[in-house]
Amino acid sequence: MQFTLQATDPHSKARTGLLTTDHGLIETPIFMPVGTAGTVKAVHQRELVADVKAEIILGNTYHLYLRPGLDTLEKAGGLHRFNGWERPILTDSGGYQVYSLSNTRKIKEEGVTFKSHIDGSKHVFTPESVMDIQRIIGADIIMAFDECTPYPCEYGYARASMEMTHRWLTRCIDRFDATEGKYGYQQTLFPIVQGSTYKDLRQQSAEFVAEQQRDGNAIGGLAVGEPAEEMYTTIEQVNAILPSDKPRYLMGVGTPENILEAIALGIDMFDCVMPTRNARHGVLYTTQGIINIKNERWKDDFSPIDAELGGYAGTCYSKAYLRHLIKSEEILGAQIASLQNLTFYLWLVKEARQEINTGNFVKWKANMTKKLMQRL
Ligand SMILES: Nc1nc2c(CCc3ccccc3)c3nc[nH]c3cc2c(=O)[nH]1
Repeated sequence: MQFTLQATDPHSKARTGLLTTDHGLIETPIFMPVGTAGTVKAVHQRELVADVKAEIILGNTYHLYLRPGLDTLEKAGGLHRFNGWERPILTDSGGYQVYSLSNTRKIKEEGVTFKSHIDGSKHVFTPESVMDIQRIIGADIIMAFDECTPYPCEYGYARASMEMTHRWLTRCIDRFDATEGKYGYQQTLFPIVQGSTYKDLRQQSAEFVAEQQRDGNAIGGLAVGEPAEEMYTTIEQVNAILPSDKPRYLMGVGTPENILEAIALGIDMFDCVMPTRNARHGVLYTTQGIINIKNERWKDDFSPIDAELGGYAGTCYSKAYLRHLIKSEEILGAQIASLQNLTFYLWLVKEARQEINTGNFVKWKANMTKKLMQRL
């Protein structure tokens, strides 16, 4: 995998770049729609390409391992063949999902034992096993097996957790570098910086991760309930240590405002469940601001959802009709709202790329943030 820097903003740490994988190009900064169980919920692949103009989507090792399972995925020739997404895919390693989904998990040096949230069956994830699992899934970018340190937590716990994540990273690298891709194309492994919100631990973790000299690096342990200011301070500190010629992936972030702020701090890759999760509850991100479509005020508003954004989602139906669909819990409501939010998020990062390339990003960010975060 190759990362080429294009423009760097003279007034901030923002930069644009090109990430090349065996499944195609990714322009950065980029937003990566989350496709947990091998599908971006309520959105067709065709729409992801044609309307959202998504360049890379995410999958989840935890979910895919439990369902449809490795046997089916391997017989299909990997996730790209199984779900028909021929562009790049990134999978998370499963640690975070075990932490957030399975309430019966035990963390030991060897790995994490847990019970499936689907049928209660017992399983074990180790650094080695999740490397083997991600080899079978076949994502172009795979994540190291880490512990996403809960927030808040004591210094002692944060340090022990970080140190175990570092030992697990070494085991991941040994296993990954000792095995091959199964389907004839290259995969790459990104390590993840932890250390909670402790300055000295974040410094140690960023240095340890940078030393591994991998194709890209991720910042974990954020978007777990910490105040935005703490997130920004941590990003600034870690990005000063991570190599500038490799992509930086901020896991789980965030609102449009968080994303623009993190781009200014030098982040290149983002993922977040908010666009699709909020869509299903009727919270729409539009070029005019945030709309809660269930609100009475849209009952007889027959204007398009987002005329300025355009595209299918922005112009296909009226606000009144989408409000009706969401209130009636019609599947089409979730589909249209998800399409709108993802189209908006990809539009936002495309605009950011253009402003960085023209050196106008900081001014544009200030105006855009004010406009985007207003609730209509
Ligand atoms: N491995 C890992 N994942 C995280 C995610 C999931 C991102 C993800 C990747 C791919 C698919 C879905 C989700 C986080 N989401 C919010 N905060 C997060 C922190 C971490 C973290 O520290 N480590």
